[in-house]
Amino acid sequence: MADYKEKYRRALKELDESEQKATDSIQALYQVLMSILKGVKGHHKAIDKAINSLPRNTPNGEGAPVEALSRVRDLVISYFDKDDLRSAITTLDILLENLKMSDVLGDDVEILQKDAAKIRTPNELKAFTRKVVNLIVGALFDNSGPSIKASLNGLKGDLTRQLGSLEALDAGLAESIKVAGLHKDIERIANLSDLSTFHKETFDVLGNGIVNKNELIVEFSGLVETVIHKLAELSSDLRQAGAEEADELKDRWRLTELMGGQVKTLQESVLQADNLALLKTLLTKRLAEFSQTVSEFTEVERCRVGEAEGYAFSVANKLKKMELQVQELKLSLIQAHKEALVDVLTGVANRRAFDERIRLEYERWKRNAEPLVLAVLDIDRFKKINDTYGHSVGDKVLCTISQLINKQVRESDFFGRIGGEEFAVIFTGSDLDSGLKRLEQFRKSVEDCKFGYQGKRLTITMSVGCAEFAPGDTVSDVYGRADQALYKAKSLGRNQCLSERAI
Ligand SMILES: Nc1nc2c(ncn2[C@@H]2O[C@H](COP(=O)(O)OP(=O)(O)OP(=O)(O)O)[C@@H](O)[C@H]2O)c(=O)[nH]1
Repeated sequence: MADYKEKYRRALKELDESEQKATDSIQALYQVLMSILKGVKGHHKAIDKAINSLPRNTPNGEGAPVEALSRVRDLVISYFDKDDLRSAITTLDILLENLKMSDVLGDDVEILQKDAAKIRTPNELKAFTRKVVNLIVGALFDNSGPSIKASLNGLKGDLTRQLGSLEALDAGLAESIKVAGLHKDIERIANLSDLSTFHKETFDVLGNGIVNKNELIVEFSGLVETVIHKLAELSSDLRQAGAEEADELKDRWRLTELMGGQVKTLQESVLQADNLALLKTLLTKRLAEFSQTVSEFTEVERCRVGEAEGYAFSVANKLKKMELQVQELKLSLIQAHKEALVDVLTGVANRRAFDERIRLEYERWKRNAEPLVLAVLDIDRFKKINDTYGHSVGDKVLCTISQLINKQVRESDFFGRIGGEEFAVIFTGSDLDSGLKRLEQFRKSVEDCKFGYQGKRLTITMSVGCAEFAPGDTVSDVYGRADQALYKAKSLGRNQCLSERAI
C-alpha cells in the first residue's frame, strides 16, 4: 500500500513538473512573440493599439490571451496586404530570426526562412504570413509539444496502471474508481490542463482517502509493534522475576494469551473495516480492552507482591525469633550439660563427668601410651560424722574437702565426687609414684584442715588407693585395683595413701 502511494505521489510530482515546464514554455514563447510584435510596432496605429492592449506576460493559470492575439494577427495580415512587399519581408525576417530562439519552433522557423526568400507576390506574402502566425499561435495554444506529449502519454499510462493496482488491492477503492469513472477520465486527457484537472479531482477524492487510511494503518502498525514489543519486554521481565509459583505462572500465561488474542483481533479489525470511522471505533474499543487487561494483571501482580512481601516479613520475624530461641536453647543446653556434670552439693565434677572423662583419657592413653593414674579417695568414718554432728555437718565436710582438693588438682587432671563420701582423681601424664606423691599432699591437706563445730575442732581424714593403667587394662580393671588399694589403706588404719603395689 505504502509503495503504491509513493508511486502515485511520484507520478503526480512528475506531472506537476511537466505542467510547470509547459507553463514556462508558454511564458517564454509569449515573451518572444511580444518582442517580435515590438518590432512590428510603428507601421499602423490600429496594430500598435492592439499590441499595446496585450498583457506583458501570460496571465497566471489562463494561458495566452487567444482573442487579443488573433486580433493582432488579423490586423498584421491586413496591413501586409496593403503595404509594400519589401518592408513586409524585412519585418518577417526579424520575426523569424527571433523565433529561432525558441527550442520548440527552431526547426520549423528555419524551413520558413527558406520559404521567405522565395516570396514574390503579395498573395505569397499573405500565405506565408499566415503560416508564420499559425506556427506561433499554434505553438502557443497547443501545449502538446513532442516532449510534453510523450511525457503526458507516459503519465497517462502510469496512471492507468496505478489505478489497476489500486483496484486489485482494495475492493472499496475499486468501487470508488469505477463510480468516479477515472479510467475514462484518463482516456479523455488531451493536454496538461486536462491532466491537471484530472489529478486535482481524483487526488482530492481518492488520494485523500488513501492517505487517511494509510496513516491509520501506519499508526496501527506502530501500535501493534509497540504492543508486541511491550509483550516481549513483559515476558522477559516475568522470566527474570522467576515465576516459580504455579499461580503466578498461570496468571502470566493468561495475560500473554489475552494480549496475543487482542492483538490478533486488532489486526482482523483493520482488515475487515471497510470505512475509517468504523476502524477508528474498533481500534478505540480494542485498545480500551487491552489496557483493561494489562491493568487487571498489574493489580493482581501488585497484590501478589504485597502478599509475598508480607509473608517474607513474617517469615523473617519468625526466623529471628527462632534464632533467639535456638540461641537460648543452646545456652540452656550448655548449662544443662554443665549442670549434668557438676555435683550439686559440692560444686565439683560428678560421677557422670568422671565416667566421660575416664573414657576419654583411656582412649587417649591407648593412643599415646602416656602414663595414666586413677585414684579413689574416701573420707574416713564419715558415717560417724553424720551420726555425731548431723547430716548437714556431714554435707559441709563434703563441700569443704571437695573444694580443698579441687583447688590443688592441675587443670589437666580430674577431680570429682563419684559417690556419697567417695572421690576420684585422674592424673594424666603422671606415673604411679608421682600420682601417689600428689595424693599424699591432698590427704595431708585434709588432715590439716581445721573443721570447727560449736567451738570444737574436728579432724577429718581420708584414705586413698591408686593404680596405673597398664597394657591390656580396661577402666574397670584399673578402678578395681585402685579400690582394692583403698580397701587396704582402710584396713591398715585409714588416713593413708596406698598404690596397687600394696595390694
Ligand atoms: N552428709 C552426707 N553423708 C553422706 C552423703 N553420701 C553418703 N553419706 C554417708 O556417708 C557414709 C558412708 O559410710 P560408710 O560407707 O559406712 O563408710 P564410713 O563411715 O566412711 O567408714 P569407712 O569408709 O570405712 O571409713 C554413710 O553414712 C552415708 O549416709 C552425703 O551426700 N552427705
